[in-house]
Amino acid sequence: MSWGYAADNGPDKWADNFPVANGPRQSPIDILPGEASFDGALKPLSLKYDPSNCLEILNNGHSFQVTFVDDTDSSTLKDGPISGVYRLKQFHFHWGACDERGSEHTVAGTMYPAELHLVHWNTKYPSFGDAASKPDGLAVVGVFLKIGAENANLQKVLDAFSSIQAKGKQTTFAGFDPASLLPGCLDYWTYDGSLTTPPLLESVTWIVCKEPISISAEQMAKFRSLLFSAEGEAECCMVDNYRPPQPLKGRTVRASFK
Ligand SMILES: COc1ccc(C[C@@]2(O)NC(=S)NC2=O)c(OC)c1
Ligand SMILES: [Zn+2]
Repeated sequence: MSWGYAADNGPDKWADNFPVANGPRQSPIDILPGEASFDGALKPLSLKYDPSNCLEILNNGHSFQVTFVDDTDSSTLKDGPISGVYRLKQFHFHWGACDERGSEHTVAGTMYPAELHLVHWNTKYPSFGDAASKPDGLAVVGVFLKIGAENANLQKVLDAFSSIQAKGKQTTFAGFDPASLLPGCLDYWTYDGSLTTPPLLESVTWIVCKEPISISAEQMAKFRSLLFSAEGEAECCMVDNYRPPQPLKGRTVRASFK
């Protein structure tokens, strides 16, 4: 049986097939603002995205993701805690069955209803797949979602859900600007971590934004209309697709702000 988020194949079982699940730099973590070290040497994030790189939206059975053309440096992340140029590959989300849970990172134990991950790979490596196995291979920008005003930018993504309700469905998705999903303030925490699903590779420089973006309760409910299951299978709502916080194991979390 393959991994998932159910009792019999969920996060507590992942170590059976992926022993790195108990490794020294696993994600997500509970971020304790009072214990984060302000680092004045951390630069502001430099995020430059080209909406024409946006390619398609797909339900991969664990989340939905929007993928980007990444054969040039037209959609990139630079500065912040990283050196060199990282290219945007995809973004996806994690969310809960109710508004009280759903994010992967937590802030002093607070869970948000959802969390956005913008995945970038280090262009010192020839490809995303190659970078994904290197300790400095990936940089993921995490953005919390909180219930509030309707998010018109996010609505463009939600409007595509009817075409990708079941696992394996995908459709073209063009001209979307992922920068429209970033909060106004780009203060962040950063630490060395991992992918949050199998293969749980310890290749991610995490950049978690302090400021959440808003989503309405109705929009949040729409996330829960997606399915883990494929067409023809017993329907299983795509909810609670988050890994809980993992041990810090001595890592330092730095803050870009005081
Ligand atoms: C083999 O390469 C992979 C595999 C899975 C993911 C997805 C994920 O596990 N990683 C984060 S971050 N959130 C997730 O759900 C990935 O994203 C960078 C890269
Ligand atoms: Zn993720």
